[in-house]
Amino acid sequence: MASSVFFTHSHCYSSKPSSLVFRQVGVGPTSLRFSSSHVASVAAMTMDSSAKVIDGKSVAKQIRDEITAEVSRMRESIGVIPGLAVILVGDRKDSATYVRNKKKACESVGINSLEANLPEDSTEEEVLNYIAGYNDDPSVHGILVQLPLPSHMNEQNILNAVRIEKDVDGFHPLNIGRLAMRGREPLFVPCTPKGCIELLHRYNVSIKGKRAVVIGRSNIVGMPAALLLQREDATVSIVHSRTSNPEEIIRQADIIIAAVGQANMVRGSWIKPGAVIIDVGINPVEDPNSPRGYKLVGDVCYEEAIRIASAVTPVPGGVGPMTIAMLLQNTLISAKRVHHFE
Ligand SMILES: Nc1nc2c(c(=O)[nH]1)N[C@@H](CN(C=O)c1ccc(C(=O)N[C@@H](CCC(=O)O)C(=O)O)cc1)CN2
Repeated sequence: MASSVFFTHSHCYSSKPSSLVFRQVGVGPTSLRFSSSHVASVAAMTMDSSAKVIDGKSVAKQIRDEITAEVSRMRESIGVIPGLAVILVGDRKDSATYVRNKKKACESVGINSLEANLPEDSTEEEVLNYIAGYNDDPSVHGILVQLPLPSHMNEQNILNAVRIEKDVDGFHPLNIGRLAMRGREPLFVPCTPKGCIELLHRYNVSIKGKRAVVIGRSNIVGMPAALLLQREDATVSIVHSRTSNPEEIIRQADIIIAAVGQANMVRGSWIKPGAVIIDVGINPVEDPNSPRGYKLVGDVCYEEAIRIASAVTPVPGGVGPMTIAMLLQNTLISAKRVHHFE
C-alpha cells in the first residue's frame, strides 16, 4: 500500500489505492502536509443540522441546456458553429477519460469538437505544430491542451503558444496576468475556479466583504480562485504547504475553496459553523465495498463538514462537472466574440 492514514472515530480516513496513480485537478507535486494534531475531535462538533448540498451535477446540466439554446440561436442566425480543439498527449487513463467526456459534452450542446491524440514520446515541436494549425483554423474557437503533459515537455512553452483569443482554458500568462490586475479583463477565466464561483452565485452565496480561504496555490485552481474571489470583493487568504497555522486561518473563513489534493484533509473542527465549502479535490481512497475497489473523496471530510457548514459541494458531483460546463461556456464566448454575435 502506498500510504495509509487512519483517523479513528470518524468517517474520514484516507487510504490511497496503490494501483491507481491519479493527478488532482490543478494540484502540483507538493501537497500540504499536516501533523496528526489536526485530527478532529468529533465531540467538538456539536451542531447537528445538515448543510445544503451544492449540486454541481445539476447546475452543470442547467448550464449545458443554456449553452445548447445559445449555440442553436447562433447557428440559425449567422450559420456559425463554435469549435473546440483538444490536444491529448500520452496514454494516461484519467486524461483520456476527461478528453472523452469533453468531446461528449461538446456533442450534447452542438459544439464541434476536433481532437489530436499524440503518443507519449511526441516531441514538444509536434505539439506546437498542432497548436499552430488550430491557431490558424477559423473553425476553431477554442484550443485546450489536456494537462498534465508528459514530463519531458515544457508546459509553459506549450501553453504560451495558444493564441490568447482561443485560450478557453484561461492558462495563458496574459489571461492570468489580466485576471490579477484591477481594471483589466482576461479574455477567459480558468474553468475550474470559474465553476467554483458560478456555484456560489447560483446558490446565492454572497461573496462581497466575506472572509474567504483558498487551500492550495496551483496555477490552474488555487491561484486563479483566489484572484476571482478578490475580484468579487472577498478578503482572501491562501493557505499552502508552508503556512504555519492553517487550521487557525481556515477556521476564520466564511467561504472555503479547498484545492490541495489530499483526501479528507480539512476536518470538521477546522470549519467555522455556517461556512460555505467548495471542495475541488478528487482523491481516490480504497473502498472494498465499491466494485472499482476505490471511491472518490474530496479534500474536506464531507461527513463532518455537512454537520457544521451551511453548504458543501460533494465529491463526486460537485465542482468536477462544472469544469466541463465552463469549458463549453468559454468556447461559446469565444465564438460569439469573434463573430460579434450578441
Ligand atoms: N487543460 C486542462 N487540463 C486539466 C484540467 C483543465 O481544466 N484543463 N482539469 C483537470 C481534469 N479535468 C478536466 O480536464 C476534469 C476533472 C474532473 C472532472 C469531473 O467531472 N470529475 C467527476 C468525477 C469523475 C470520476 O468519477 O472519475 C466529479 O468530480 O464529479 C471533470 C474534468 C486536470 N487537467
